[in-house]
Amino acid sequence: MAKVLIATYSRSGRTQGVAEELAQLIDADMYKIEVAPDTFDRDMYKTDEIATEQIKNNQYPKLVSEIPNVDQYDLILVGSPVWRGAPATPVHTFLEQIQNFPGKVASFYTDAGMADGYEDTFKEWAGKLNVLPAHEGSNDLAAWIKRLN
Ligand SMILES: Cc1cc2nc3c(=O)[nH]c(=O)nc-3n(C[C@H](O)[C@H](O)[C@H](O)COP(=O)(O)O)c2cc1C
Repeated sequence: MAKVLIATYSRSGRTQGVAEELAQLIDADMYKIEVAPDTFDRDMYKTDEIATEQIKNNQYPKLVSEIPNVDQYDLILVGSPVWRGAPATPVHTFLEQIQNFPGKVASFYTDAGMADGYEDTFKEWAGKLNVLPAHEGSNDLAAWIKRLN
């Protein structure tokens, strides 16, 4: 079985919940993609504005959690909420910092029903990484994992 890292950004806990479900299904290390607490706002709309500005200005937030040495992994599952049809901006920083990772990357994500654009933007942000099919929500996780192996 491939050595797997589950790297997750979650603002309000839903995506982290999926990450934990995945960790019950496979043997994986966990990493939380974290930014400084004042990066976003308690208010969702304000957070949306902040993230939109970050994208517009190509100024993505710094991570405060140290990224593990990814060379030891074969597969990285990247969890994110959908923010305005894209991954959350800390995920951009993470993907940028692992550009030399030679293994495979696949995203899982949660949303409120409007996820169009997420997977395309994830692929764009992934740059030269080798991206496998993504998974939306918390159903059928086992089937998704099986397809990745
Ligand atoms: C800034 C922001 C933007 C969002 N944009 C979308 C969106 O475009 N489409 C959607 O379906 N849900 C959107 N949502 C809802 C989240 O994707 C959803 O609640 C997600 O499950 C939250 O995950 P988390 O608890 O891991 O942070 C947005 C939430 C926030 C905070």
